[in-house]
Amino acid sequence: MQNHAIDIQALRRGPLQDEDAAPPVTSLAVNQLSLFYNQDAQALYDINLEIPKQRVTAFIGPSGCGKSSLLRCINRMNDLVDGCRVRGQILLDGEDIYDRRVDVANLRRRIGMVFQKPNPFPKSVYENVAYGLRIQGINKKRILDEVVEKSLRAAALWEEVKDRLHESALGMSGGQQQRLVIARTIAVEPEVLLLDEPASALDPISTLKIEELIYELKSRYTIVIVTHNMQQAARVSDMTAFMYMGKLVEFDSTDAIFTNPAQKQTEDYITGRYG
Ligand SMILES: Nc1ncnc2c1ncn2[C@@H]1O[C@H](COP(=O)(O)OP(=O)(O)OP(=O)(O)O)[C@@H](O)[C@H]1O
Repeated sequence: MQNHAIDIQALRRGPLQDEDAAPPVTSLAVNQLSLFYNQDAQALYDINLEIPKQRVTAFIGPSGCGKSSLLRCINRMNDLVDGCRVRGQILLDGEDIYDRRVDVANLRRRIGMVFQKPNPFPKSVYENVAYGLRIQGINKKRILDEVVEKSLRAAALWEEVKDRLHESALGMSGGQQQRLVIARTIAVEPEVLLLDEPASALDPISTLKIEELIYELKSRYTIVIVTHNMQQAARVSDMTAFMYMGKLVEFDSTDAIFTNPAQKQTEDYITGRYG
């Protein structure tokens, strides 16, 4: 295909995955998922996709196509919206997350979420990261110290904040706050990280740091990212789902989506013809 808006080879950091890397294992299986915000307003139509473990999957598509709605289904955030109804299934490691017996608080610990606008608590850096453990009744200083340091290191923030752990998180830059929120999310050892436009409120340097962090974190987590930014999807993701008007148009490796899409709608979108 000619005339791409995006030169994927120039954007990618390296091969999609090591030649000898193990084949991907499914983390989340979305089966025939539909979502209704009220009786008539259907936002998602029969979505089917398999999200692999230890890979980054991006949801792309024009505004209003349902990317965030689909992301929010994955940790049942839509349960909090009045009148919202979901039909179909999402399996996490083979278990239906919509099963009546599922403990939703525990599910949201296993499937952490980071939003567009950094939302640290008005507490110290340390207490932000320790928060999820304290909720679980873990208050031993030695354990908390260890988890706080480990999580801040994993979020590539330790060096910047190790001397001000007990200062307010609200005094940090937006990019630092977003990495702190990621540290807070990974402190409780989730299996999946959902990122809803995590860098769209940040400057280019902070955005780059978040993208590098995503790249580092994928060896340990299943990562799903919603992004408006196609270059970002091409840079950070292994798999890309293109959505349009509540439907999944195409789901494939990011290389295939950006260099050889099967659907005309996908091609039109990635070449900038609409959206
Ligand atoms: N809480 C809600 N109540 C009612 N309708 C909603 C709600 N949230 C989203 N919608 C509708 O669902 C559809 C999909 O919205 P959604 O935010 O999931 O799309 P999106 O692709 O993430 O859009 P954007 O890129 O603009 O964030 C839209 O028509 C939107 O108006």
